[in-house]
Amino acid sequence: MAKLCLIRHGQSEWNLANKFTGWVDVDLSETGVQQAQHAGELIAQSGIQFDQAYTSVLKRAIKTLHYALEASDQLWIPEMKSWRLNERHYGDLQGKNKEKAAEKFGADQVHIWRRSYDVLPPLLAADDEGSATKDRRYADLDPRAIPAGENLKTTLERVIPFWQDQIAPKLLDGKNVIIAAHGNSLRALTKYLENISDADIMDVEIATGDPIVYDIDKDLNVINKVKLDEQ
Ligand SMILES: O=C(O)[C@H](O)COP(=O)(O)O
Repeated sequence: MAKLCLIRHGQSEWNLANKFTGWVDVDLSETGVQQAQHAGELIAQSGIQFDQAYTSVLKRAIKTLHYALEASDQLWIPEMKSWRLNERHYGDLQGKNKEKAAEKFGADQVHIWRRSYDVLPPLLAADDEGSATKDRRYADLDPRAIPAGENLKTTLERVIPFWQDQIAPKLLDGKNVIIAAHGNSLRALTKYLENISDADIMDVEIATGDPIVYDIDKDLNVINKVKLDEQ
C-alpha cells in the first residue's frame, strides 16, 4: 500500500484577478501562501511521510510544494519537476479576464472551453510574444510537443506518460508520493485514476491548497480517498 497526495497550488495572483493563466508563470497570492502552509499543517497532522515529490515547472506549484513540505518538516525529500504536470495551456485565452471573456464570447462558450473534455480553446499564434517556444525552460523539448492551447484530453495525454514512467513505479515500490500541480493537470490525473467518464469529468473541480490523499494498492487501484481539509 502506498499513499498518493495530490495538491493544487494555493490561490495565485491571477486566480485572484480571475484571469486565465495556463502556462503563464504567475506567483502565489498572499492567500495562496497561507493555503499552502495550511496544507502542510494538515499533512503534518495526518502523519503522512513522503518519499518523493513531483511538481510542474511553474512557480505557483513549486512554491506550494515547498511551503507544504516546510510546514510538515519534509522539505528534504527528493523532488522532480516536469512540464508534463503544468496547468493545461489556455491558448489565446491566457491573460484574459474570465468574466470579460464570458461577456464577449458568451458564458456557455467559456464554460465549454473551461470544462469540456475535448474542445480546444482559441490557439496562441506561433509568433505570439507569450509562446512557450520562446521560453528557456522548454528549450530541450521537441518544439512539436509545445502546445499552442490544450483541452483536458490533450493535457491528459501528456500527463499520463509521466505518471507511467516516473510516478507509478514509485507507488508500486510502496513509496509515498506528493504531487503539487494545477487544477486541470490534476483533473486529468483524477480522471485517469478514478476512471471518470468524459461527461462526468466536466463537473469535477479541484480546490486550491486542499490535499487529497489516496491509498493505492499493489495493482495501482485506488482503495480510499480523503480530503485532508475535511478530516
Ligand atoms: O489556468 C487557469 O486559469 C486556472 O489555473 C484554472 O482555470 P480553470 O478553472 O478555468 O480551469
